Amino acid sequence: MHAPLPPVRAIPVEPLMRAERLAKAFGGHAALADVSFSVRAGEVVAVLGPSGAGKTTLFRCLAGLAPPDAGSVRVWGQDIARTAGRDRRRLARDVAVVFQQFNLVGRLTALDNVLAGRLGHVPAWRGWSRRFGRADRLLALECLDRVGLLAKAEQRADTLSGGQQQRVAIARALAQRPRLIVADEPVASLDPATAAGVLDLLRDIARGPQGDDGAVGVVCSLHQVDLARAAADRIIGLAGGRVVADLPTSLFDAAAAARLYGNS
Ligand SMILES: Nc1ncnc2c1ncn2[C@@H]1O[C@H](COP(=O)(O)OP(=O)(O)OP(=O)(O)O)[C@@H](O)[C@H]1O
Repeated sequence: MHAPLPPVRAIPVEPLMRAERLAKAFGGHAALADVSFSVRAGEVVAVLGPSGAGKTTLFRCLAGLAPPDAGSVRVWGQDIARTAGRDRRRLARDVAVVFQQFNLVGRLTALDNVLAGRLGHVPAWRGWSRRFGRADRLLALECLDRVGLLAKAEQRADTLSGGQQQRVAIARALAQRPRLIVADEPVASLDPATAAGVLDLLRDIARGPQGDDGAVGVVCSLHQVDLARAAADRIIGLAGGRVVADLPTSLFDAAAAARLYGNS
């Protein structure tokens, strides 16, 4: 008799997000050239690369904050640079962005910051007047609980530690009920232990279930190989604006890291 196989986590075959032949240049200098890769629901993809590799430029394109000069970013088949109106608003809800510097409103409470994640789901007047309904407030509290900060709901964001602020930012992202979380260097401002905790949280979120429709894909840029190894299912190596490695984390060994950072 064979021993039972260990459970395998099912990752869908169809990508949730696909970047296809992305290119972007600044004043004749190519920051991104021919960048293609995909992220599936339930997957954490880490983008690593030396300074100036094009990571921030790539994340701005993935988040729809800057249009690529060529190529496309498709979320569930829809090109985020070429949608408008209702489709654009739906994509803005589907893709949540987490920034290195958290981008919270310091004078507002943690709860009010998380409620900002509901802005794409409520009529504009509710957003302007910050009059969120009971269901939105409950969801925001649930999201704060999910990141371990329910007890801080009424505390001003600027009185929280860096790690706590990034957790609030992740709770705000979750309140969007996104399908994809795009995080540009989400732990670069945090100490190593706090950074590992935040990445564990992002990995748990990708493992889902989250939202109404199951697992979420996470793509994040990181500076430390060991953090990427601990948190990611797959590692993309970016150098000189090009993808030079796209490997399951188990295959991203010391030699791959040395090649990426130009040490061999
Ligand atoms: N707005 C801009 N104007 C001109 N050049 C830019 C602009 N943004 C990025 N670049 C250039 O594009 C290249 C890639 O920059 P980018 O910030 O994307 O790299 P990065 O991998 O995020 O670097 P780091 O890890 O140091 O943050 C660099 O040569 C940079 O100088």
